[in-house]
Amino acid sequence: MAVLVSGLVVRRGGREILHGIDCAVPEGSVTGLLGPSGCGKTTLLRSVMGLQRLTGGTVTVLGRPAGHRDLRRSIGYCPQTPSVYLDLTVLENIRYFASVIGAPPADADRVLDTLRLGAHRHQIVGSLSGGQRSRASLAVALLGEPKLLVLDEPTVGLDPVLRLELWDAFAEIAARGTALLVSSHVMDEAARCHELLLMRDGILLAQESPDSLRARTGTQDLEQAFLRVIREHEAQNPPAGHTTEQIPS
Ligand SMILES: Nc1ncnc2c1ncn2[C@@H]1O[C@H](COP(=O)(O)OP(=O)(O)OP(=O)(O)O)[C@@H](O)[C@H]1O
Repeated sequence: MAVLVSGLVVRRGGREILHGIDCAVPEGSVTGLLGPSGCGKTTLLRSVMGLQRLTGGTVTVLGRPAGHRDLRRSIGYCPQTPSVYLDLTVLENIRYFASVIGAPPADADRVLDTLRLGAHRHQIVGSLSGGQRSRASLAVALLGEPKLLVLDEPTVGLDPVLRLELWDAFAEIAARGTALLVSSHVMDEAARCHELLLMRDGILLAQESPDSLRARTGTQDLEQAFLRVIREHEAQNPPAGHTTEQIPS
């Protein structure tokens, strides 16, 4: 397993955000982290990256504790806010980050190609569209062919064609052996994943493949399947002192 999370509890701002998460991210596949806004996806990804103080539990990444300095060159991370220099061109950014992690110079062309950014290589990042800027950030995360790629909502703000292209690129990257952990709140992207982590309110409701989720919930529609998993969970764990929230069928 590329990532193993066990009993993860995280508090932020005096509030418990993750309530004891157990999950795993297999190598050479795309694992989708799905759940509504505010359910704790970014907090879980930050924990995998070693950027989050853990209140309890463990996070093991490529056999080492999350955040270990040996992991720096083996993991690519793309946070929600593009993390590239606005006053440099796309190529200058890529060359700079390639030198920081010791990636070979030829890697620049590979990542520009993967993200269809060749035509913009000499454009200042500050003048790119939002979607292009996200892709520039993603290109940096792909440098050095990391063993694990952690991507926080990478397709937000992208048009449907680019979204499809990006998911094709994720499949290609996984086929070369990289583990991808990709968060999204768009259920139609779930179908492109090999494995799904379904989250709600800081709890992991399920980890399984899209096919297994469809079979178990008796629906082909993954959005409906997710709603059925939520209903099932709520039926088994009614909130103390509250009536069960009505989830539309
Ligand atoms: N620094 C912080 N201090 C206190 N609470 C925080 C902090 N950062 C996030 N939170 C809270 O933690 C919860 C989970 O946030 P998180 O960003 O992990 O969710 P998310 O699922 O990634 O949401 P989104 O899809 O909107 O990005 C939210 O209720 C949020 O308000």
